[in-house]
Amino acid sequence: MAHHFWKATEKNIWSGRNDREEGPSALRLFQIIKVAKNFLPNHYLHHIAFMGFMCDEGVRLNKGRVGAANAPDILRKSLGNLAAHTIHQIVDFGNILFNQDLNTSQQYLAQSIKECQNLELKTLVLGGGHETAYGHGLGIYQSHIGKKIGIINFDAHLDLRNSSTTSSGTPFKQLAHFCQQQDIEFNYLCIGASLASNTQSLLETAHKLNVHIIWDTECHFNRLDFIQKQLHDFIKAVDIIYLTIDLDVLPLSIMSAVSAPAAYGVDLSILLTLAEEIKATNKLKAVDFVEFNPDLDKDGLCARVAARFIWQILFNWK
Ligand SMILES: N=CN[C@@H](CCC(=O)O)C(=O)O
Ligand SMILES: [Mn+2]
Ligand SMILES: [Mn+2]
Repeated sequence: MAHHFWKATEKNIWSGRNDREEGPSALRLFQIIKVAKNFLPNHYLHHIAFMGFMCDEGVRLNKGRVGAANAPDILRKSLGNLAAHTIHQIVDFGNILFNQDLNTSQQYLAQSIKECQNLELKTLVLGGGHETAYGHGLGIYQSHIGKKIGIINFDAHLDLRNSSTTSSGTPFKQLAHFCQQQDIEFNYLCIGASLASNTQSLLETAHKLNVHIIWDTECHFNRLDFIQKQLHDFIKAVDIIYLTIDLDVLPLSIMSAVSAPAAYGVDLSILLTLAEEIKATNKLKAVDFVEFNPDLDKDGLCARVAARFIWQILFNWK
């Protein structure tokens, strides 16, 4: 891959407490992850491919608070010390870089994702702003031709802006446009959207595109049956799931380090319950975590929350 759009992860990024003297079951993620020096997915069949997208140009163009470009290494550092348990076969394929032009960077991400997905590697991308989802999603569509793809977005925002400028507010509009051009179904479920943070114009776009929405105010355990029914109906109708997690879906009390924090938000416990149900269908092939901004993180607390969320996806992901 062109070196001005890609760099390997530095070896010292993955570190943690060494409990090896307690035996082989005392391993942590930093001890099981393989750090690739080159992007060669065919050397890592059956692995989960980890990748960073060091880009917040979309956040800047969306008038947001930049800083998410530096999230991937900070999240790796928070993840490294977490217990490995049964997690194994993860390869870190380094970072796709933003270089002058957002669309070109997204195309590089898409191409890398396509190569991994073609070889049946699952992909886990650390953003970056939510512009990550256009590159990640495009690669998935380009790899799985003829299959029905469902996008599930945990997010306070629909990200369906009708703007001529590509940004962190447009990824699902761009993917819908791609589907239209290819004459394929656009299946999109947004969980945790806030009515107060999405204008009528966005709702109209969502309606036209037949987008399914479960509002933040509906995301409570006393309504779990209602949420699960909609989730299962959505999943039943598709072959492959791409789960994109905008960390601003969490309440700002635990996730303030994002461009647009959510005053209401959805509790981590509900999101993890839903994520487990999605994993249990064996249709989940791709996940990303976006919008984390380390510049806004006091004492690294939000990085810990994000890392726990990522860990929970990795654990027993089949
Ligand atoms: N990635 C999306 N971000 C939100 C930002 C909203 C805000 O700045 O308040 C959006 O475009 O809707
Ligand atoms: Mn978003
Ligand atoms: Mn959001």
